[in-house]
Parts: sequence; structure tokens; C-alpha cells
Amino acid sequence: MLAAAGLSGRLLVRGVRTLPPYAVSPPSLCGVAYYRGKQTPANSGTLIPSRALSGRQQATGKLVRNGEDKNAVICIEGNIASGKTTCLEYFSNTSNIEVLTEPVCKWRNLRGHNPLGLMYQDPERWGLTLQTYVQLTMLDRHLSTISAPIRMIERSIFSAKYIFVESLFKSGKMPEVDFAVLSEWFDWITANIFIPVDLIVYLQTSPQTCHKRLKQRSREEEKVIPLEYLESIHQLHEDWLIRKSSFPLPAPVLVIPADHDLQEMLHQFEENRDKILAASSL
Ligand SMILES: Nc1ncnc2c1ncn2[C@@H]1O[C@H](COP(=O)(O)OP(=O)(O)O)[C@@H](O)[C@H]1O
Ligand SMILES: Nc1ccn([C@H]2C[C@H](O)[C@@H](COP(=O)(O)O)O2)c(=O)n1
Repeated sequence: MLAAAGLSGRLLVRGVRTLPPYAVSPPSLCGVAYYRGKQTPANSGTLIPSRALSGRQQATGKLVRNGEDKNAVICIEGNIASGKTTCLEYFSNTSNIEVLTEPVCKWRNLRGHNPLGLMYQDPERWGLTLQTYVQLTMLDRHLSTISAPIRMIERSIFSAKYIFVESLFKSGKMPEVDFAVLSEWFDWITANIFIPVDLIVYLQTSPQTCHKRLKQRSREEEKVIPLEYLESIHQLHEDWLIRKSSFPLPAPVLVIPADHDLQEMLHQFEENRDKILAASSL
């Protein structure tokens, strides 16, 4: 299955529907990483069985990316339109950091189909389709080969499951069997593949701020998103990252209040630079 999904040859295991007008978006920035303003191909690397690794996450017996254990991994988490991409863009000019944006363009254009748009139109029918693909593409973000010592990822395979799949299921928009399939996949992946995270940066916003920014960004598929959806996504983030009451945390959390205007946010990113880069010395 993983082979069919495009990771073939890299796992070394020893042990037609009518689409709306916005259906296809340009795949121009899909599958790329940014390293000091340059684009580099983000390829999946070779996975090999782990030896006894120390720290971060219990990895023994899991598949690991060959030679990748030395990379520091920082995940930027936050609500929809909270400013994650803006944050990644800010750090993309920093030497030593390679930023990997969320592959939204892939979710909007998968061989001419738009799983993101379909999900917003009919979550009961298409939630599983989108989230299966999100899980695959986020796994690729965690495992792709990079050249910098610090990997900065927009969101993570963890928030995909703990926030978005959870939201679909809890709101009654995902059938139990679809939730079970996604959960089995997620459990298998996290039990068998070493997915280290050293720091989570949580851009904490009010749902109202996100609603305003979402409308300003005006992504076609997201025009149907009501404030209530952003409120529920906010609560799931708060339960996971602040109250620490819902799901396991893969790493410590640095909270950056992010309701401020753009200029102040850039200042906040700079103020937190040392704390963020400290992840590489953990
Ligand atoms: N601090 C800010 N103040 C006002 N607008 C912002 C701020 N940060 C980002 N934006 C704008 O809000 C929208 C969403 O930002 P973006 O970085 O794409 O968020 P995300 O990646 O979290 O969805 C974009 O139009 C962006 O230009
Ligand atoms: N697992 C996921 C991850 C993201 N989405 C949606 C939410 C947004 O509409 C879009 C990503 O946008 P961003 O928050 O980066 O502006 O994709 C989802 O449905 N499931």
C-alpha cells in the first residue's frame, strides 16, 4: 500500500465526478521545500529499521529515515488561517532551517480532483478521502530528504489526526467505519515508523481572528466555513496543546499569541527565534 502510494523502493523493511470550477489549482508549489529562499526537491528518503535510538521518542524497532535522526524537527500548529504559512515564510530565509509548507495544493489538485473542495461540500462522503490523502502527504513531509539541519513543518501527521479527523468524527460528519480505518492507519504508522518532533510552536489565535483572515485570504473551497467550525477546531487545539487533556504530545509546546497585526507578529517571531532554534540543540 505504501509502495502504491509513492513511497515505493524507499522502505527497506527487515523486520468521475463533475468538479466545480475551482476544482483544479496549479500544482506549482507542491512537493517543494524552501531552504534560504531556494526551492529544493522534497523526496522521501530511505527508511531502514531502527537500532536502539535514544531520546525524543521511543524508536526501537521502528522504521527510521536513513541518517535523519540528527535533524531537529519543529512543527508549526494552529487554526485555519492563523498565520502558519506566514510564520514559515518568515523563517525560510534563516540558514539551517528548511521549511516544508502544508501540501494544500496537492489536496486541491490530485490528478485533476479536488479532495479539499469535495470534503467541504460533502464531509460525510469525502472526509475519509481527504484525510487519507492528508495522512499520506503529511507522512511524506515528515520523511522527505532535506539538506538543512532543522526541519520546520507546517502542521504534522499528529494534528491531522488529533484535530481534523477528530473534528469530523466528533461532529457526526464522519461514519464510524471511516474513522476506524483512519485510526488503524494512524496507529500502524506511528507504531512502526519513527516520526520525531522536537518542538511544537502553537500560533494561538481567537477563532474570530482566523475567520477574518480566512475571509481576507478568500480560498474558494473555504468560503463555506462558518465561525462555529473555527471555534471547534480552536477548542481541539486548546485541549491538545494547552490543557493537554486529549491526545499525547509528541514534543514540548511553545505558545505564541498570534492575534496581533502582521508587523507585530514578525516581531514576535524574531523575539522567539532563539527559543525555536534551541530545538536543534535538544
Ligand atoms: N498577523 C496577521 N495579521 C493580519 N493578517 C495576517 C496575519 N498573518 C497572516 N495574515 C493573513 O491572513 C491570511 C492567512 O494567513 P496564512 O499565513 O496563510 O495562515 P495559515 O497558513 O495558518 O492558514 C493570509 O491572507 C495572510 O496574509
Ligand atoms: N488534516 C487537515 C488539514 C487541513 N485541512 C484543511 C483546513 C484548511 O481548509 C486547509 C489547510 O489550510 P491552512 O490551515 O493551512 O490554511 O486544509 C483539513 O481539512 N484537514
